[in-house]
Amino acid sequence: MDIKKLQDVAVNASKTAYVPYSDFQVGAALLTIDGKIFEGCNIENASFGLTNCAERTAIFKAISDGEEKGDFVALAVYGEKAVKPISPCGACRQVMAEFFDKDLPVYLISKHLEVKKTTVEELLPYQFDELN
Ligand SMILES: O=c1ccn([C@H]2C[C@H](O)[C@@H](CO)O2)c(=O)[nH]1
Ligand SMILES: [Zn+2]
Repeated sequence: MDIKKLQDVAVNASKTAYVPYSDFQVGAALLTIDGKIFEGCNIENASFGLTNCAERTAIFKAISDGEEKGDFVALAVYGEKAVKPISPCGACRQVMAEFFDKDLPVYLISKHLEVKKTTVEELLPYQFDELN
């Protein structure tokens, strides 16, 4: 899969973000081994801590739809107002670590479509995992 396609889906996914507090739209596109793409946007809340980021929305939609740990091959995240490639929060890094292989490519994308390619392992080194 072309990263450009995944980027386009992430940009499009940001458009449904619910962001009355930050006005910072984020979109995520999660590619599975079968070629399906799950989209996610950030969904904020008056109680700020309840906000769900775009990355977790996409991951939870995929798991809820029957995808399993290890079924994922790439993630793209786009920040509509991100001056530099967007950087996932700690909660999202931990959720990525739960479901993604350590070397899964994560493409972080700025508003100007600057792309930084990283991995789950780079985003969350020395991760907590009680199963291992
Ligand atoms: O990687 C990120 C970083 C931030 N946000 C959201 C959380 C909040 O709604 C807004 C501002 O932080 O952007 C995401 O969805 N993903
Ligand atoms: Zn997050």
